[in-house]
Amino acid sequence: MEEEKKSRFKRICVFCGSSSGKKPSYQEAAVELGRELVERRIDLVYGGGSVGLMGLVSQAVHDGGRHVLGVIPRTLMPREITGETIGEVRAVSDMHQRKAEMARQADAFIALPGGYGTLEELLEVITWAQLGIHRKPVGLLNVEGYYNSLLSFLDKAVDEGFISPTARRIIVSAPTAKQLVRELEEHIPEYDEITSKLIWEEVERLNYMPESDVPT
Ligand SMILES: CC(C)=CCNc1ncnc2c1ncn2[C@@H]1O[C@H](COP(=O)(O)O)[C@@H](O)[C@H]1O
Repeated sequence: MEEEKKSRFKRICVFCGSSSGKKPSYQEAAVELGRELVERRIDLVYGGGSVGLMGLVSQAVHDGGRHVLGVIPRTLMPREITGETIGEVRAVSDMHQRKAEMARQADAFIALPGGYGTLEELLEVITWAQLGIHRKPVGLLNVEGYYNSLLSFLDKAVDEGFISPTARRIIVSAPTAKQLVRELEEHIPEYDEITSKLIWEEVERLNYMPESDVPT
């Protein structure tokens, strides 16, 4: 039997498609990520529900015996919208609260393939990292190059002077769940001097705590 791996993360937030995508590799990657979290004894926080890749990753973590926390706005709660929920479900009043709560609960973030919702969630936690609101690693699971064009765009934004090289390095990307989680475990976030001096009072207003007890 393979020795159980330890992790510096207690709980990871996964952003992913509410659709399953056309290629089986997207669905396989969601299940593989769920199993990797289980192997490392990491719990899951996600957007709740069982539609698309959200359902596959949450089911895999739940089946492996780890805790699953779904954070879902009340409006999306009816079963015909979101599907059957598993694990612990936390109802919140709106999409903003959902993102703040998911971020508060997690020690790191991973985005699987997805659409507008996934991109929005991913870009928000990257923006928050850039502004020093949190110091939690952000990973992109680039399944079969799904995110290549996004990564090229970000490189262009660096070349054109809109994203700093330091901020570009906020995203850790890898083609498999195993590689990605390993890289996130080893990742040491960088900060520029200005952001580390900012005090985010509105962070508290949003009930979002920047501090994590994860050792870096
Ligand atoms: C009305 C409707 C289309 C509902 C589909 N059912 C959904 N149930 C729960 N969360 C969702 C749903 N659709 C989008 N989301 C949110 O948007 C993200 C995925 O959006 P997308 O499929 O990448 O763009 C998820 O992480 C989740 O936070």
